[in-house]
Amino acid sequence: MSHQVRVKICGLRDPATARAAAQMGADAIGLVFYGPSPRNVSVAEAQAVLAALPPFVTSVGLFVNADADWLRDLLKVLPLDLLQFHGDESPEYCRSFGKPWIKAVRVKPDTNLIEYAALFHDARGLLVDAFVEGTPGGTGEAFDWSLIPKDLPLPLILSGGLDPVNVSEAVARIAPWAVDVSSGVESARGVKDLNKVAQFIKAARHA
Ligand SMILES: O=C(O)c1ccccc1N[C@@H]1O[C@H](COP(=O)(O)O)[C@@H](O)[C@H]1O
Repeated sequence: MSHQVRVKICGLRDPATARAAAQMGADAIGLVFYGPSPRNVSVAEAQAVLAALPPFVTSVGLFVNADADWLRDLLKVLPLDLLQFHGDESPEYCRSFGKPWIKAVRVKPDTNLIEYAALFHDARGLLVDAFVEGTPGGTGEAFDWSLIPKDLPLPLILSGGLDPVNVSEAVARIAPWAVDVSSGVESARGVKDLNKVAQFIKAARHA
């Protein structure tokens, strides 16, 4: 039996938008802790977002090569459900926080995703994103989905340049466990458009 694809809306920054995305059916929301990102949140902003979420919505913290001590301190004051590592983190680093985590891989033509899945075998899932030189993610760029093997031994989270128009084809072709979107549901960089969020969730679920 096929599952219903899960939808994560990433880069939320305020409680009202996060709650609205959850009410529209988002399964997970992402909080970006990466200074150079237009979606970066402070600890106080993240706490406000978490406090506004209805139950059974997964809160995901996104990190790019974050300092381990800083992250441990953050987790003492922010009850994130899941950690998303979007940089060059090692498996040892990822598992050292005692929290469920997923690992992002930025896919190039020669990337061996089966090897990544073996290396990060205790991740809850492998997130695949486009490789764009000089930017760790959130670029709005898609990549060649034929580079994704069919027999990946971890739940696959598809991301990179998804939007309300292409997500149904992506779900139909790849059958990922979940899809993750940031740029494709924005009106400007870092500003979520709730109409696009609603369209994205509907299109992902009716693929
Ligand atoms: O969203 C960001 O600003 C970001 C910054 C650094 C690393 C990852 C980031 N976002 C993640 O990137 C992918 C693809 O995003 P997009 O839909 O192509 O904009 C997604 O997993 C975001 O969570």
